[in-house]
Amino acid sequence: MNVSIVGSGYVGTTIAACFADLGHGVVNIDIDQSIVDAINAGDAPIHEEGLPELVDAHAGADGTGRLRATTDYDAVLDTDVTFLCLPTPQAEDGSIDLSIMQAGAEQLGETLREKQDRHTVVVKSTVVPGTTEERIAPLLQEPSENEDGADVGVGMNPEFLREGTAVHDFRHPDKVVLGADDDGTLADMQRVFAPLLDEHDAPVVETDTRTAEMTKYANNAFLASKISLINDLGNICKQFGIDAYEVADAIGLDDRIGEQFLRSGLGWGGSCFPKDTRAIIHAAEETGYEPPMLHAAIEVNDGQPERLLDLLDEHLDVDGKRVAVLGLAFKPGTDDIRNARSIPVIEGLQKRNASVAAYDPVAADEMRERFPEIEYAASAADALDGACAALIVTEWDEFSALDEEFEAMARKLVVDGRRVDLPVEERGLEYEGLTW
Ligand SMILES: NC(=O)C1=CN([C@@H]2O[C@H](COP(=O)(O)OP(=O)(O)OC[C@H]3O[C@@H](n4cnc5c(N)ncnc54)[C@H](O)[C@@H]3O)[C@@H](O)[C@H]2O)C=CC1
Ligand SMILES: O=C(O)[C@H]1O[C@H](OP(=O)(O)OP(=O)(O)OC[C@H]2O[C@@H](n3ccc(=O)[nH]c3=O)[C@H](O)[C@@H]2O)[C@H](O)[C@@H](O)[C@@H]1O
Repeated sequence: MNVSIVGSGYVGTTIAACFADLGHGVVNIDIDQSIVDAINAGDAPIHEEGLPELVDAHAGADGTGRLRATTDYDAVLDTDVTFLCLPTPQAEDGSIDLSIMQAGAEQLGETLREKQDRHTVVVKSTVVPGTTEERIAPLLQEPSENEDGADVGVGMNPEFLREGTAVHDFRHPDKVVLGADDDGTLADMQRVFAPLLDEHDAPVVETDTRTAEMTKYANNAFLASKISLINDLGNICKQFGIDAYEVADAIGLDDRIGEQFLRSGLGWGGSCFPKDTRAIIHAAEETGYEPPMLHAAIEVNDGQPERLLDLLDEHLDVDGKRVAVLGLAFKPGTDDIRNARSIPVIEGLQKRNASVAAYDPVAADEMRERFPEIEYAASAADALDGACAALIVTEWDEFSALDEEFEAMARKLVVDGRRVDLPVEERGLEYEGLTW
């Protein structure tokens, strides 16, 4: 099939490269010329494991030619199905901001007036229940209906990939959710996913668009709440001097709880859990329901960075002292710093008048725009050199290899928010874990 993908960010680029790899002809449409140029040159515009190889294999000079990118929406006219992978950020009041989605849908709807044969548009972005049917479908369908043009079907297919493992997650989904309100749309969605499901047999949930939309929020809200619950319990463990990781390992053995997403510490950041929990709370409130569990999940999460700094305060007054911050990305494997826990940690250190020396293997350039005034060290060793304390904020693998580098610290104090394996005894570190 020929597939077009509007929006070529973390989701759009990943699914484009993966669909091309599955044999579809794919075109990425983005307003950002530098992203378009990168893809057409065979380069991945974002840092994701496995993505450079796929983009090069399909869009590069010697590639299959099944992947290309453009800024021109007319490219959709040569395709059968379009995925909308546009951002759905958080508005000031916490609600979902649909302006980018609506602008994209409007332009797509206008373009589809020219289409002679049936077209299916699939909303991939995370949107609150009712959005596809009430806010997006009319923008796509009405221009063609007014012109007596071709049928435009509109479906919803939430995405569950994680940054850092996006390619793997797309290729090995736990489930594929196909939300459609008519048979033609469902059939087109089934055709697009058939090669993936031939390769990897995953359960397929066929439902309506509203249920598909809610499934995505429920998935993210559940995972975010699971982490907040283990953090709440982890904070209790710390009060009692108990290791929360030992407790998590034990409760994870219960199949009803499961071992994943029980890593306690600094909590969740990223582009989705924070905005999606707030968006679904806001959408629920508009219907007259206040969800207390989700409010509590956010409250626990917001408190973790300050708990890390409180632990640091117990050992050291950092006023005027050099403090190393190891890890800036919201999780390892990505250069994404959106809502990273490093941000409130750095803000807290600045409030205490510490001199911050930050290091991240890939996310420093991104963070420089947010905090131009702090020092960005070229390596973890450079950040530790002369520091009176180090805070572990992101669990990059290379931090577990740190050893003699600690000897260059002015005081070998480490407060760990992510449970990294460190040579505590061997190097005589003063060591505090956030929940252990
Ligand atoms: N990042 C993630 O891991 C996941 C994100 N999602 C959801 O997917 C959606 C997209 O998220 P990301 O890929 O992270 O966003 P992103 O911000 O990385 O990428 C969005 C892209 O859309 C482009 N764009 C903006 N306006 C445009 C327009 N009018 N026409 C064409 N392109 C335009 C931007 O230049 C950018 O490249 C969001 O709803 C998000 O909640 C869902 C699952 C995972
Ligand atoms: O909607 C989305 O964008 C995506 O959001 C999350 O994916 P992502 O944010 O990329 O990364 P996660 O691995 O879920 O981590 C999110 C945050 O939770 C934290 N986390 C995760 C797991 C854990 O046990 N403890 C913990 O603190 C991570 O450090 C990170 O800050 C979901 O896991 C994806 O299924 C979903 O598609």
